[in-house]
Amino acid sequence: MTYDFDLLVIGAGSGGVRCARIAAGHGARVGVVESRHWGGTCVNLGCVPKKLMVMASDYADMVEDSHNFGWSTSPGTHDWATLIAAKDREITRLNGIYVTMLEKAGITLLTGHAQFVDGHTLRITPSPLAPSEQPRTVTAERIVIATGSTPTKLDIPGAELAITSDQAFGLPKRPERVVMIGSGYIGIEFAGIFAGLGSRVDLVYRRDLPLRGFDEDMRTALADAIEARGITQHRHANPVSITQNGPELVLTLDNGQAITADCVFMATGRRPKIDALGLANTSITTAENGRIQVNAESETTHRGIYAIGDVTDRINLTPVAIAEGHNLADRLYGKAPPRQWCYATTPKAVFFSPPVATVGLTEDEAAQNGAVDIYLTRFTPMRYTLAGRVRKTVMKLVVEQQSQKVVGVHILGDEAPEMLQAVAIAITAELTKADFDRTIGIHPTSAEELVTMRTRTRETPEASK
Ligand SMILES: Cc1cc2nc3c(=O)[nH]c(=O)nc-3n(C[C@H](O)[C@H](O)[C@H](O)COP(=O)(O)OP(=O)(O)OC[C@H]3O[C@@H](n4cnc5c(N)ncnc54)[C@H](O)[C@@H]3O)c2cc1C
Ligand SMILES: NC(=O)c1ccc[n+]([C@@H]2O[C@H](COP(=O)([O-])OP(=O)(O)OC[C@H]3O[C@@H](n4cnc5c(N)ncnc54)[C@H](O)[C@@H]3O)[C@@H](O)[C@H]2O)c1
Repeated sequence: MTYDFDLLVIGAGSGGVRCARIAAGHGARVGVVESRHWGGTCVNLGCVPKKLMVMASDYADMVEDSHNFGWSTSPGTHDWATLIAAKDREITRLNGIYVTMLEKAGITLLTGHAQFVDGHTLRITPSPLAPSEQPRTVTAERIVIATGSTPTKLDIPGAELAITSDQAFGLPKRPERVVMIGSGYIGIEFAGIFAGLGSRVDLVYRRDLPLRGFDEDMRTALADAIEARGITQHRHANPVSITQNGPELVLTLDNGQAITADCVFMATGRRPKIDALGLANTSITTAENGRIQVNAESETTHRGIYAIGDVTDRINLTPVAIAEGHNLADRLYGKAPPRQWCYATTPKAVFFSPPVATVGLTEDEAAQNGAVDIYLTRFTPMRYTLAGRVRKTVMKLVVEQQSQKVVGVHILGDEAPEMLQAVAIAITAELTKADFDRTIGIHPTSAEELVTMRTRTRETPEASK
């Protein structure tokens, strides 16, 4: 049987684009189908526009802080429309780069919504990216599902009045009062963005601390930083309903409190995007939340069909989707051994101001394997001592006591993600506390604390199992 393509990739996001480019580089005949936006979530409705907005939200504090450095700057006003237009221009530029890059790699670009007809055939129908395109059918020897994920909303009365991150990037004006539901990545990042741009922000979450799953000391430090940024935290609170009251929205909580706002933002997680994908025409199985089940080789339960990135709900980050796509293409079409990554030491960052960044095990996770030594430092960075701003940096090393390997590093503070990228190499290489200690610092920086924490803060015994 001859197919139109060796490989068809559904979804031109982080994972799909990398997989297609590497496969084409190995000589495969590749097609990519995209229904909405070239570059996927990260470029259009995720990492990139989010980071630009975080940057925008930092300027007000910088202006204030400049005074003690001798500048006679005065606080200006922020124009939301200017920011959104500039951000949109940048994203349009990136969309163009993605298209050119794929075309230059010799990949066929197919616009429309893809749906399985059978294990080798896709039906492509008109979609927002190509509303007037004619439906067509294409075949391939192998197919990769890289369709990403989509925001979910809580099932409460009035949920339709709330926005998710998809809408947040294109609001016609900045809401003066925002209620953020959820204290995961998106909730924390957008609470910081709106607060920095001048909105009153109420952050509602279920537990006693934000960012479940992160190290407890970081969660505590983040809660303090959220307060220092002027955000009101409503802990142990569950939303019950949203009602429209004239131009305002009212969010009612299960503790009886009602919060009035101009915008209710639900940042309560995402689910794999398998809508109208025609999976029933294959033997692919899905698990909880609709995630496509794959083996360690990213192959689904249907031979010859693979899935990578958020749709598999493993580690839902852009660099991981890219790594999975690259590794898969190498394995399917490469001649040399495939490029491998160490997923266990995937560094993570939450771009609040100040950001949190982390790699390896939390203290609690590490203590499951044996006793750990903890090195913890809290200090005010040089910039803020002069500026007179309350903005602490917190750094923590988690060291396995027996081997003295540094198994976790956690930082809350300016430039934490930039520092952590390099530290992640040390953790992947399984370096010890002695290796950190014999490394000379860079002075004066915050990062030098990573190699100068000499005195153990505490010893944590092995957790009882
Ligand atoms: C607000 C936000 C901020 C984020 N910030 C970060 C960050 O700072 N750092 C980080 O590492 N990660 C971040 N992420 C996560 C990151 O965006 C995702 O992990 C990453 O985009 C996943 O890549 P993917 O290839 O799996 O899917 P996506 O990038 O989502 O790409 C999937 C593509 O498939 C297309 N598609 C879906 N179904 C079909 C179909 N049937 N036919 C044709 N095309 C289809 C979609 O239109 C989309 O373009 C963020 C996510 C969000 C929402
Ligand atoms: N900087 C980054 O790398 C970055 C940024 C944004 C998103 N992402 C990725 O996107 C994913 C999705 O982000 P997210 O923030 O939507 O998800 P998340 O899983 O990080 O956080 C979801 C939040 O919603 C809360 N929640 C869930 N169900 C709830 C309920 N029934 N009632 C009340 N609260 C509820 C959770 O407790 C949590 O606080 C992240 O997990 C991450 O993988 C990464």
